[in-house]
Amino acid sequence: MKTLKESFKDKFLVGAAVNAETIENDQELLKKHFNSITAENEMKPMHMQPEQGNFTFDVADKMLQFAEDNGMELRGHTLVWHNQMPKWFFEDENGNDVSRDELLRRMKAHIDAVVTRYKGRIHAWDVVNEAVEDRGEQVYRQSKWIDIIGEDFIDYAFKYAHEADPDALLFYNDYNESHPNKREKIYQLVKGLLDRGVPIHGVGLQAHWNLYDPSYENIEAAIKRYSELGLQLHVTEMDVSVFEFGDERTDVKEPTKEMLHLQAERYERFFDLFTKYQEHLTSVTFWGISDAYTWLNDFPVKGRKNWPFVLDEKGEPKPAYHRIVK
Ligand SMILES: Oc1ccccc1CN[C@@H]1C=C[C@@H](O)[C@H](O)[C@H]1O
Repeated sequence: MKTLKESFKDKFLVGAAVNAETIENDQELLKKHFNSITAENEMKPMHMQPEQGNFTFDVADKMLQFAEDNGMELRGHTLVWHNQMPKWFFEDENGNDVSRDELLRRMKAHIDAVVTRYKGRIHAWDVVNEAVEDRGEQVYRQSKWIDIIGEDFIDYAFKYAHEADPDALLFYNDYNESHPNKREKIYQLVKGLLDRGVPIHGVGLQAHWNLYDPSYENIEAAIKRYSELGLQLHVTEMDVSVFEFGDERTDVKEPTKEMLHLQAERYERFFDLFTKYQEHLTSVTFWGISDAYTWLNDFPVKGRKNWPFVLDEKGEPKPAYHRIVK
């Protein structure tokens, strides 16, 4: 039976999110199925620079070394985000907001240190994550970044990353990317960056999907819309939850046959779409390796298990695997 990376080797990279535990314990499974990895948390600002000037690169170094030793790419995730930021980043010594110039200086110092360290080795970065507001007509999500710097914090993040590594592919990354309203706002944001000559090379579609949403039509419309920008597309954080968003039930202790069947149907259609648009879509990363661990075990319902991948808790193929590996 073909492995995941073998099945798509002439189409797009197949990646998995890893963490400090799985990079140690799941090496055989990673080497078998994947040719790209992403740090689930360990390359976010909170983990890379927990205190000002104190950079902790050891886990990221280990992940990159594993990737290089095994012929894998590593996607850098992420440089500028409103979440998992260390508190000090936005505050002066009195706990007040720093100035625009000081926050730009701190943003540049962080990006310079991190991107320069891995220059020529990390070929794609999620430079800015989730800057678009989900609801209504407002384009930009409220955050300390936009409050203190303004909407052009995004422009600066990409410019600083490009200066640090001119050869790295720079991505804007977001979720709910296939919902028509948010799709249009992401499109406008990225088009604006391009129109201003900001160095951006790709759009990351997180693809945190489920058995019921988004529709195939909306996914295809999003892939087509983003493709109009002439940029690379990466699916960056794929998982297919067995629960609809907002379903807070806690009685399901293992996936039902119906769930697994529907999940297999959905995965087959998703990968058929990815294959159809492979000239634009160059990488598909799962936000984990197997059902043994997923961030969805605690989100959005604390303590509830989920089974979102094509490999089961033992790392063995699920019905969905057999529908995408042909
Ligand atoms: O699906 C969502 C729903 C609400 C908020 C954020 C997200 C997705 N947000 C992602 C998920 C997990 C984190 O590890 C990633 O870094 C982040 O990009």
